[in-house]
Amino acid sequence: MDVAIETHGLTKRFGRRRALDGIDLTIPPGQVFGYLGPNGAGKTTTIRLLAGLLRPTAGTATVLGLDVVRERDRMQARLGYLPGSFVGYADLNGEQYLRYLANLRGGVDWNVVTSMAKRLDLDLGRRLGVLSHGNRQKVGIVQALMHRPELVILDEPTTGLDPIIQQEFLGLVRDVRDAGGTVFLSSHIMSEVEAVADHVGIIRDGSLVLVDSVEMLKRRALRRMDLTFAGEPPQSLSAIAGVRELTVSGSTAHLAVEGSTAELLAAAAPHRIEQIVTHEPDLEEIFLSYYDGRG
Ligand SMILES: Nc1ncnc2c1ncn2[C@@H]1O[C@H](COP(=O)(O)OP(=O)(O)OP(=O)(O)O)[C@@H](O)[C@H]1O
Repeated sequence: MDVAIETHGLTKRFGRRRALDGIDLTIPPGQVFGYLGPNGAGKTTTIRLLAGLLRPTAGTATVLGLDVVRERDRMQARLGYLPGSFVGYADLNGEQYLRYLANLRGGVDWNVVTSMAKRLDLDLGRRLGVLSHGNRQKVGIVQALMHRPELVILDEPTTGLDPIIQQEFLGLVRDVRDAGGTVFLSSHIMSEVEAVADHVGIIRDGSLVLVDSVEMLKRRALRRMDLTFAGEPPQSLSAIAGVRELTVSGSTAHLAVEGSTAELLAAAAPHRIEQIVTHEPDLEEIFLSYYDGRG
């Protein structure tokens, strides 16, 4: 199988409202794909179409080589899926609920369940109905991953998780990828996607506005630098190719540079530089520009 997810012109209308408008997406296996967009952009609609829970109005989608409409049952059997608002059964405790699902799936290695529960600090003995939103979400994560599916689709998986558990969760996602699996996860938080995803897609108003690797995005992102000189910063810095922003405070020039910083450093070198501070490229700015329509 050389493609984990493939869509052509995938479109969904609800009455007259077009929630998704001709999405073309190809995701090879073995990667973590982050699907980003603001509220109402169409993330959940895409995910529900991919999971076979909605029928497309137009276009096609295949998941693990299976058509999500015609071969839905076979596809779902091989999928791990976490819905956006996971509830489960309120009367069952975590273990009862997960054993019930494990039986439906034809059995799972229970050691996988207990080790994931431990990593996520999840008490399997408590009824789902009395769990906090975050703890219930952990049960949802375990049920999506426990059968070691080759593809996992997760709708805003970190909602309600505290930061330490979020890190553990991102570790579980990396484990899936390291075992050769594929993960498709939606989010509206750039930093968590950046921390785990190989590729990202940004959706706005039902259309994909960008698909790229995190590495390429980082190369294109603005890099912020602070150069502190022995004397006043030279005025010529603002004219150097790639310099997008320049503010001066005392003997420090605060710069935002697009692309390579080599030309800037060469121009600054003849002046006495006392300190150079570079900041990690900030993808947030790129995302925000797509979010609000500037991209
Ligand atoms: N069942 C439905 N009936 C009518 N409109 C719907 C339905 N489901 C989604 N929509 C509309 O489709 C659009 C996309 O919604 P969707 O839930 O896919 O967005 P989202 O990106 O997941 O947003 P959020 O981050 O808020 O969950 C929205 O305008 C939403 O109101």
